[in-house]
Amino acid sequence: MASFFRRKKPGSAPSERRYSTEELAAAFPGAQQEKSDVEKVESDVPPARSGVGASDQPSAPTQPAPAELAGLRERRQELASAETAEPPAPVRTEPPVVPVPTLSEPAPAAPTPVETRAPTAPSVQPATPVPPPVPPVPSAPPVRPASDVPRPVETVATPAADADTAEPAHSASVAAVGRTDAPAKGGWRERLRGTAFARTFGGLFQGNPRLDDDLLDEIETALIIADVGVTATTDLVEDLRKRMKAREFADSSALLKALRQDLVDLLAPVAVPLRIDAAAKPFVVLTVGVNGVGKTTTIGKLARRFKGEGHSLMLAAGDTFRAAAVAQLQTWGERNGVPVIAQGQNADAASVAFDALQAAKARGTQVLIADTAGRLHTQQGLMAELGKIKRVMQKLDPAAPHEVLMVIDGTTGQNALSQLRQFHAAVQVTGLVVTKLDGTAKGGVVFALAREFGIPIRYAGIGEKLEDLRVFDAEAFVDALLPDTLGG
Ligand SMILES: Nc1nc2c(ncn2[C@@H]2O[C@H](COP(=O)(O)OP(=O)(O)OP(=O)(O)O)[C@@H](O)[C@H]2O)c(=O)[nH]1
Repeated sequence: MASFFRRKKPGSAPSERRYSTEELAAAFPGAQQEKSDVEKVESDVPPARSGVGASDQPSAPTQPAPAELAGLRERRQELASAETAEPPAPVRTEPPVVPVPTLSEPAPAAPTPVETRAPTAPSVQPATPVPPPVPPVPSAPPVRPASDVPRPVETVATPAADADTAEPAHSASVAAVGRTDAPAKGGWRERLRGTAFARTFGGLFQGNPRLDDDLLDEIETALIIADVGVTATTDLVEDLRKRMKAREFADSSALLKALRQDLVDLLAPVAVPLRIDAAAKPFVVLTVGVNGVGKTTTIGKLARRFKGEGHSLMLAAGDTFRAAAVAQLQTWGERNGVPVIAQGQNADAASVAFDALQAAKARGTQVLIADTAGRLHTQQGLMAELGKIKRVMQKLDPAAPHEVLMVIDGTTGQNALSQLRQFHAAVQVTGLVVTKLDGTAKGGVVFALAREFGIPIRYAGIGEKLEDLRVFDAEAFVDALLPDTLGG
């Protein structure tokens, strides 16, 4: 519309005639809109400046009257307000104020589009609000059923798998055991190479010595030093002498082979492995022995072995004299998922054994291994206590304990014989474990024990680690003691 004013009117002199607003209004009545355009044109013109030079501006003759201007301004304001006014408020697309309830959360007070979107949580979310994480409560030891235990047991090692749940957890337990199930480092020979027996015989037969009485004398000395015992040694050497005189041996090597066979023959009758009687539930193993021979360590080794064989297991911390023994057993049990029944230090060992047997029976445990405090075979009172433990167990199972396993330190020497004699008199030992046959152990006592008692030697301890317990093998043992030339 502004172009209208720039358009030349036909026949009119250019720029000579200026029209007043009134004239224009008369010429174009009702052209209110055009008035606004006029105003726009006016606004395009810089306003008259006050001050220097302002008076130089000629007053525009075409200026509308004040009243007119007021009307125009009014109209302009209307139009301006119409232009700048926000468009009509659209229909609100905001979500309704009423929040959409979610399954897991309370309705939000001030929903936002995000909050009011359809819940993205899985539809299986619990209908009840999820409580905030609760700090873990120290877990109480598993409560054994009242029927299980006749009286409160002070401490029960928290097993990774209770006997009641042993089967589902068994694979994990076995897996845990399996970590220590790495092949034993070295065989018998490697472990026993350092024994006095092995070293002596190794030196004796180096360089193919002459076959004569001197050699037999040296063999006799070596056997006695190795703690084979005088009687057993004499028997062995005199037999060899007779055969040598009978020219049975072509050379010293043949005599060595004959000695090897005699030693194996001596041990073979006692190399009887322990068999778990599946009908006995539980099969009770009572471990006995003097102080420090390795009973508790052996129990850990045995437990590992039995678990590996798939037996469910329970331990009774019957060494109530040495506090560390209880903790030692409990730690082992916790690590390997084996329940340990304990009553703490100075508790009655017979009571612990009774509790454990009752619990094992109730749970259908296959093997129960009971520890006892080490005691000198000369301490009559303590030896009598072993008998009491046995009798108390027999109240629950007349056949218990099914194995009285005496642990003997292989370094003990001939004293082991009197130990076994006393323990056997007190609790009728049915099996032996000879420990510490590795390193500096003499080892020869095994022959003496075998010859004098004929009690099965179930296992040999050839190291401190859990895997260092071997089923006693007569040939492997003898071959580990004798020189490599025998090819053992
Ligand atoms: N070298 C070697 N050490 C062993 C063997 N068996 C056990 N030991 C160690 O002998 C020490 C005594 O073992 P424990 O199991 O505590 O003996 P314990 O008979 O339970 O002792 P008490 O409770 O005092 O009667 C520990 O240092 C064991 O590591 C073995 O076969 N070889």
